Formats: sequence, structure tokens, C-alpha cells
Amino acid sequence: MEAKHFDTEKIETAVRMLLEAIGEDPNREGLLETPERVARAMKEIFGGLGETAEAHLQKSFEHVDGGIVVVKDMSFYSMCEHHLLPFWGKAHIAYLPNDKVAGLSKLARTVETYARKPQLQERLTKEIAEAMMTYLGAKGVLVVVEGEHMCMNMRGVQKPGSKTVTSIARGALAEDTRLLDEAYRMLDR
Ligand SMILES: Nc1nc2c(ncn2[C@@H]2O[C@H](COP(=O)(O)OP(=O)(O)OP(=O)(O)O)[C@@H](O)[C@H]2O)c(=O)[nH]1
Ligand SMILES: [Zn+2]
Repeated sequence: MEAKHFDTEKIETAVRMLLEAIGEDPNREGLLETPERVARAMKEIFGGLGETAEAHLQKSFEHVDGGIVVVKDMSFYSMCEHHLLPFWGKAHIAYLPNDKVAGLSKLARTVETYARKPQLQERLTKEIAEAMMTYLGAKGVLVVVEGEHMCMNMRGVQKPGSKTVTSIARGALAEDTRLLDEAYRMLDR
């Protein structure tokens, strides 16, 4: 996954300026190729910007009258939009199919799409849930995301190991507590 609109030259200039601004010498040997490397890394890390999971979730299979499907422990890496520092963790999806199920890997691709941009954990959780409803046409969905934020670990409040857990239920899983309980049970939570 790669960012579509991406100004490599601008990133390289910005990284050189940043290095200068912190009192580094961007021309010393070890830093000479750094602006180019950072631009390459950013292209990957922010590759979900402007993307949706439509293409992944529209490739689905007929499956009428199925029960709740769970894919859990999908690892993700994202960047907090406040500090541009990583947050990472696991995403879990439980959904009740309508007449179609998605390929299992497409759920992980959905997580990846919405993680790879400047994000908030709450918005990541919501965007995954809404994609499952809109593009797959699920009857209901529960998304739980567990994340650890580098901006809380290595700076500021300095609380390494703290976990943020966010969840969003939509459709039948938001309306029917019996279904929601079953989904949480399947997630072992
Ligand atoms: N709700 C939410 N907050 C986040 C997320 N990522 C980072 N933050 C928080 O964003 C807030 C930004 O607060 P500010 O006071 O503007 O920035 P700051 O002075 O750097 O804050 P400190 O981290 O407390 O030093 C901090 O409390 C972060 O912990 C996220 O995904 N969701
Ligand atoms: Zn942050």
C-alpha cells in the first residue's frame, strides 16, 4: 500500500530542515541519505491516506444465514495525529454477515488501510466498523482496538505499558445485547 499523492522532494527538504532545526548537521555522513530514507518510510507508513477499504470488502462470497464471524489479534501500526509518533496494537472484528462474508485477509487489509495515516485510535476503530457496514453490508459489527501509544511511553506522561482500549458496535450488535454479549464472548473479553 503506497500513498498516492506524495511529494517526496518536499519531505526530503522538510527532514533536512528538521535536522538543522534540532542542531544536527544534515551533511554529515550518517545523515546524508536520511531524508530519502524517511521519505520512503513515510510513503509506506501513510499509505492509507485517502484510501477506503471498499475494494477489499467488495470482494465477498455468498453465505446466507451464517452466525457471527470473528477475526481477532490483527496487529497494526499507526501514527498518532497529535505527535506523529507511533501507536500500535491489536484490532479485533466480530461481525454478523448479511448474505455475504468477506475473505478473512480482507478484514486485516481493512485494519491496515485505516491505520496507515495520521490517526486517533477512536477514529481508527470507527472507520473499521463503518467500512464493514458500508462496503461489506454486514448486519452488525463490533470492533475492539487495543493500542499502546509511543507519545505516552517515551515522552510527556511517560507511562510505558499503558493500554488504550476502544470499541464500537454498529447495526444488530449495537441494538441487540444478546448478540453483543455473544460477540464479546467470542472475542474472549
Ligand atoms: N483520545 C486520544 N488521544 C490521543 C491519541 N493519541 C494521542 N492522544 C493524546 O492527545 C493529547 C494531546 O494533548 P495536548 O495537551 O494537546 O498535547 P501535549 O502537551 O503533548 O500532551 P501530553 O502528552 O499530556 O504531554 C494527549 O493527551 C495524548 O495522550 C488517540 O489516539 N486518542
Ligand atoms: Zn500522541
